[in-house]
Amino acid sequence: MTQMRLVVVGAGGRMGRTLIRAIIEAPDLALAGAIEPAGSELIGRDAGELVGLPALGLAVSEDALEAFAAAEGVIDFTVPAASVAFAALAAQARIVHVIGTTGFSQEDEAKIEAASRHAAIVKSGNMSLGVNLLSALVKRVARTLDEGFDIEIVEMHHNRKIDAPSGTALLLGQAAAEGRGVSLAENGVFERHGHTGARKAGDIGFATLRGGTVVGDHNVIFAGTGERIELGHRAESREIFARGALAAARWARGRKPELYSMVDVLGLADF
Ligand SMILES: NC(=O)C1=CN([C@@H]2O[C@H](COP(=O)(O)OP(=O)(O)OC[C@H]3O[C@@H](n4cnc5c(N)ncnc54)[C@H](OP(=O)(O)O)[C@@H]3O)[C@@H](O)[C@H]2O)C=CC1
Ligand SMILES: O=C(O)C1=N[C@H](C(=O)O)C[C@H](O)C1
Repeated sequence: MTQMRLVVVGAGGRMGRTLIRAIIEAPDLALAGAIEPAGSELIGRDAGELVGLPALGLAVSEDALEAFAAAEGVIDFTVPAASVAFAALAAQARIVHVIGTTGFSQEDEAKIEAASRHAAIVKSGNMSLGVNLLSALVKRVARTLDEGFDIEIVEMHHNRKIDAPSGTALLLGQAAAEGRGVSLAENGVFERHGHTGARKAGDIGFATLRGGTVVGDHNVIFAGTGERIELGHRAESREIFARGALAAARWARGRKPELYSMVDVLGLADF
């Protein structure tokens, strides 16, 4: 098979740089574009040199449309407004769109769903194998335990993160709610401050920590009477997310337009 030509949007970001390096190192993939927003000081820089590798002869550009027209897929770890716009462009170009961005509103989600009528989109709040396996475990445990076990989700990330709770925490909360057969929208508790009163049975609580350079820690706690089960994941490097995103692009190549998740990519639906 020919190399899959991929564009990285948000090329200068923490994930963008990790992805560019991973694509350059993958023999079955080729970097077809590296996009940054108009006005970025990175426009015009060589994409290889940007990530500390030899020059590639491919300049960072602001022209996503031109790059998408010459590619089979786009890998997108940016910000919600940009990802929604890229979804429309990727749908126009009929190319695979892998979305790792987090922090979407319901309105954003609806726009991405609409774009998936024209292009295969793989979207997940966490692209790593470990977290997706963890989410399957959380769903299974939540199915077994009743409301006698309180579910709390604790996450910690680096001090540059701009959304809370993390996309992963929400994904794990959704898995817990599905396992228990309830709605996360109705049972999620995202803030506690002051005189909160006692915890309500059935709540699914979230706690957010931010600091330093933590790549991403998640713990799901099932707290019962006299015992506690904790399921957790520690991301030690962003390469695990890049690996998952590139696996998603390969998997989506040639698939029919639809909104897919990493559960589909990893074959975890029947876990
Ligand atoms: N699903 C997963 O597995 C993972 C998801 N994430 C998520 O990915 C996102 C990015 O994370 P991270 O890399 O740490 O963040 P960064 O802030 O380091 O990177 C974001 C990049 O997107 C760029 N960007 C913003 N707007 C546009 C635009 N309109 N066009 C092109 N580029 C744009 C930014 O450019 P500039 O700085 O010039 O504005 C920046 O380079 C977050 O939502 C994060 O939560 C992160 C890791 C794993
Ligand atoms: O912003 C990050 O860094 C991360 N974001 C994702 C999230 O919101 O869960 C995934 C990962 O934990 C790193």
